[in-house]
Amino acid sequence: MDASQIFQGEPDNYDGVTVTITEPMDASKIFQGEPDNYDGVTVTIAEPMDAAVFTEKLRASLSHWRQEGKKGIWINLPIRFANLVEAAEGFRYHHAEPDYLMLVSWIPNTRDTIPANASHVVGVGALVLNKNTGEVLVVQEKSGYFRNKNVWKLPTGVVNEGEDICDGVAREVEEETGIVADFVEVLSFRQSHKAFLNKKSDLFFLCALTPRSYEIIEQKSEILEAKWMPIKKIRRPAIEPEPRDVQVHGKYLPEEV
Ligand SMILES: NC(=O)c1ccc[n+]([C@@H]2O[C@H](COP(=O)([O-])OP(=O)(O)OC[C@H]3O[C@@H](n4cnc5c(N)ncnc54)[C@H](O)[C@@H]3O)[C@@H](O)[C@H]2O)c1
Repeated sequence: MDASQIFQGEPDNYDGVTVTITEPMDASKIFQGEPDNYDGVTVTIAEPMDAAVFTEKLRASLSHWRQEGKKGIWINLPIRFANLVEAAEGFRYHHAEPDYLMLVSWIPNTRDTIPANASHVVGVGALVLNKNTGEVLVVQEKSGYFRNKNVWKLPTGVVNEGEDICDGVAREVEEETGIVADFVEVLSFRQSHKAFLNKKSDLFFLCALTPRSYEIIEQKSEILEAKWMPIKKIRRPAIEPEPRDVQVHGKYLPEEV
């Protein structure tokens, strides 16, 4: 065995060995990570690596981090290094983004407190009311639950990452119908589960908006038709709200009769 590859220790009278670390660990043999506020470390893999070398360096790093009292160890793995997933012993997936996969391992013998990956998508619905004419902006969608059902509904959409709800709802209205509208207030919200990929929950915010323009230009890819509908024609919700839903949500889903 190459003596330089193992620690040299002092034997004692009880078949034990004491190793005294006298020099700083060779930094090239362990991963250098970014500390976080929860005694964790995030390592971002920037260079291609042989899987066996990766595993060996990770083992040495884990031993070092254990001695330092570190807890959550995160590995940010750009998609081009996905070959290293299997080599990351003891790690699990945390989440994936278009350009990287995040692996994580909780290394102490205490309860794992790593927060779950994002659990909800945030949806918005727009009640765009023209107070002068008493009309509401409604659409028919080309895809989704209401495809081919001849149902008129309020414009809806999903808020982008980092986008405020008030901006997202105005953007969706303009994208789908060409109508420029100003956000006024949130009328209600509701939470539903298993809404996306039969897994993620959905927080849906119904918002009131005031139109600034009135000429409709439909987004051809998603919207079959859009129009201004007299609010008096909105008789009943197309979908009855669930008992636990905030009732206003259902009240404003229009269906022309
Ligand atoms: N659409 C409705 O009738 C309706 C009714 C009530 C509430 N909502 C709420 O409105 C919010 C947004 O819903 P939405 O229906 O407008 O948006 P959505 O989530 O159905 O879709 C948003 C966009 O993503 C696309 N999309 C979604 N899933 C897809 C998939 N599997 N493959 C390809 N493209 C996909 C859609 O075509 C659309 O462009 C949610 O919170 C929802 O609960 C929607």
